[in-house]
Amino acid sequence: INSWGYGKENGPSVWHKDFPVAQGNRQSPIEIIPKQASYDPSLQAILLNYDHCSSINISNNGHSYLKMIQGGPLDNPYRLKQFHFHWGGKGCHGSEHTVAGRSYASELHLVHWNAVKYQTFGEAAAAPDGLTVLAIFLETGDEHRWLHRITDTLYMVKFKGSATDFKSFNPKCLLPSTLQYWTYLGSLTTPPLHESVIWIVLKEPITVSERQLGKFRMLLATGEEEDQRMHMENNYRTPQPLKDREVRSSN
Ligand SMILES: NS(=O)(=O)c1ccc(C(=O)NCc2c(F)c(F)c(F)c(F)c2F)cc1
Ligand SMILES: [Zn+2]
Repeated sequence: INSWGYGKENGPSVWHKDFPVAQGNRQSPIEIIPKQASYDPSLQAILLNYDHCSSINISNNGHSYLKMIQGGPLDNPYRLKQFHFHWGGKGCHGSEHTVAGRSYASELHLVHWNAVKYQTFGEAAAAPDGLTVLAIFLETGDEHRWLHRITDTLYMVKFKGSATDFKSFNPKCLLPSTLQYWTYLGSLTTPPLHESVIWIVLKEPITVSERQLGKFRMLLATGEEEDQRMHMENNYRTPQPLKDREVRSSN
């Protein structure tokens, strides 16, 4: 069978043939309408214990620290597994979530799994509270001072030709200044589209330059993650029906 992708023959409009959950009740992404999100005072702040930007590599005595997210809507700490981007061919289309009809040039997903409750990522990926993805919008503007850290890393890895090992990079450099967010229950945005993701979408985008984004596209478009079979294609799934879900806001 031809594997899924973003082309005419194997793109989002036909994913439901192999993955019927594509038409399920908690699919992602969605269009976020800020005025319709309900402020929930019980939502705590997001806590990320990634390292700070300046640490070249986060390992200490040869072991890299675990990178965890906790707080917010989460009952347990979740462990970072990988991160990846979605982007469009050009201009300001490329994000998966949209905000009141507006889309961004790209969207960064930091994928975490509930290693307290589940033994493996695969098991968590099939459980309703198994994963949490922190989504960060990228808009184009001034150069991002740290993004070169990723593209430099990618150059190295591209050169080595091995599976992209992001463990030596801490994504703290890519966070905006505030961690205000929307949260809702959703799914993976690529097949198998498991409805296992607690989404945390940051309100504040980060800014990268057009040139940086172009470099990204060139570098990542060919980078296939062997172990995650991630399709870092220059494309994105469009917003899915909200159905009977609410979007909560941290502020
Ligand atoms: N765009 S996103 O919603 O943030 C997203 C995040 C992770 C994955 C992923 O890990 N896929 C491969 C993959 C699975 F989809 C599994 F269900 C599983 F069990 C795996 F082990 C696995 F690597 C897909 C989409
Ligand atoms: Zn993604």
